[in-house]
Amino acid sequence: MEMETRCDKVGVVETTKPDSATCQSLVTRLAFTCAKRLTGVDLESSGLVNWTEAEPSSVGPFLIGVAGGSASGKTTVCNKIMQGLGDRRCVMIALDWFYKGLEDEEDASSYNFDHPDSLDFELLLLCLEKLIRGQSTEVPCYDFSTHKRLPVKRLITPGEVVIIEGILTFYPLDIRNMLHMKIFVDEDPDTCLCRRIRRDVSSRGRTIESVLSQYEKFVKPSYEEFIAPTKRYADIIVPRGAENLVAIDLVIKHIALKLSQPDLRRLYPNLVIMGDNPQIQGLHSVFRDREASREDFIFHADRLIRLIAEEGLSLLPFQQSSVYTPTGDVYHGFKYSAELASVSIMRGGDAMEAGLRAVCKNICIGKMLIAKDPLDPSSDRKVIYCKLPSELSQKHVFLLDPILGTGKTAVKAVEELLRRGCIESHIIILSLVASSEGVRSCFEHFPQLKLVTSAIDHLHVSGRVTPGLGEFADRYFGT
Ligand SMILES: Nc1ncnc2c1ncn2[C@@H]1O[C@H](COP(=O)(O)OP(=O)(O)O)[C@@H](O)[C@H]1O
Ligand SMILES: Nc1ccn([C@@H]2O[C@H](COP(=O)(O)O)[C@@H](O)[C@H]2O)c(=O)n1
Ligand SMILES: [Mg+2]
Repeated sequence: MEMETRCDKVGVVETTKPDSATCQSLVTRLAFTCAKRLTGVDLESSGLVNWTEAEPSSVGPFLIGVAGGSASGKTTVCNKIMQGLGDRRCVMIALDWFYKGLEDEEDASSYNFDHPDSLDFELLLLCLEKLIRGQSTEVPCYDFSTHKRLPVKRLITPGEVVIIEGILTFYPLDIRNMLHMKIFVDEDPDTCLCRRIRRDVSSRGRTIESVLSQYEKFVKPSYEEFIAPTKRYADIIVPRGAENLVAIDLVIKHIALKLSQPDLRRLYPNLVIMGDNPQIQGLHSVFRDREASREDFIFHADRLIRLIAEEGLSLLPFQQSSVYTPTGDVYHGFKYSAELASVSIMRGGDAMEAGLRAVCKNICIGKMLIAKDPLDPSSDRKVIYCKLPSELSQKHVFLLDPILGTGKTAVKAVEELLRRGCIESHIIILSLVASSEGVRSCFEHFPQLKLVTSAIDHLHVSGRVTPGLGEFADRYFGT
């Protein structure tokens, strides 16, 4: 009888082209040296091998979570996704490897392996954090026939895509929040049970009777209590598991698209960066120039703010609308279906108001002043002044913050908006320039808000955005 030890079944998919981290590893260096000794050919300088030592991805891997009932087809679906990603470096982690396992005195027939407490989520989190940082990690190996961890570990090297699959993948909030895509495999329970009986008898050392009694006592009730409720967190629900080739194809195409985006948009779907064209870069070239006159600065900043505001407007909900044209024909189009308001984070946000009003004539604009205690520069930011439009819970809100640096001010402003009834997904931050650190901070605190910017800069250790454009409000108001 073949016993299943999950470590041997599921692991790292090695691709033909190593990623940069692997390329830089000592092992590869050793391989180059050996090859040179054996063949006399220096592969590194020969051009025969064109692995570039590119910087490791600054945005980290694309994290996919796959959940669903036992034997619904999660592992099979994941294998198909990995196959479809071809030579992308893809790593699969099974939640099953993280079972805590039984102590000698514990009896498997009275242990609930479908309860969240049976899994070591803390260890899983540590392993994922390492992979996110681009480091290798060791994972446990689990033996389903003895219900124990094996005394060996498996080394998982980082990948561009990391897939975590298991019945309770969406259960812990901290893991759920890390995922960039959540897939729930939804299969008919009878089909799952039939598959589970076959699999557990043939490869997990079980009898039909033990599978059935475990199913009745633990598997089914725990599915209903802990697993099924997590279906609502899924971005995609895949019925018929691995047979659903259309769904799998769509998932593969989405991942491929995300991997082709070499920036933060891969991780944060609600981030809009508009700077990829010469028109916008042309505007930046004027107002970022320290020699620009105040008149030029204002003119070009206002032009850019209008474009950013238009982009923000395109994120609002629309509804169908028809009008009669002067020819008496009907034109079927759209109109906004949301009420809009705006809030400026003083003082920089004030300087965005003229540009915003040029595209949203009568928009109601509130104000917020957020600052640290001047006597204690290490203190947290506080809301010093706040005057907001009424009925925020009914409105979509543009939050104006021209330069998003650390993101702390914007985060505080969003906290205040939420406290005043605003809905997270209805907040759209408009920024001329945002630092990658500020973007991460905003989305880590509030994954559902939207952020439109025309460029991504970096945060200097001094806390200033670089290359930046100086003090926006001072340059705009001439102060
Ligand atoms: N579409 C399918 N048709 C037939 N058998 C399947 C299908 N999907 C999965 N299986 C089989 O069912 C069993 C459970 O599938 P698996 O992918 O391991 O489920 P899970 O990871 O959700 O527990 C395995 O033996 C697998 O080969
Ligand atoms: N010692 C164990 C550990 C887990 N199980 C069952 O495995 C199921 C999860 O694995 P899938 O591949 O089916 O998702 C889960 O339902 C546990 O009941 C076990 O039987 N013995
Ligand atoms: Mg599985």
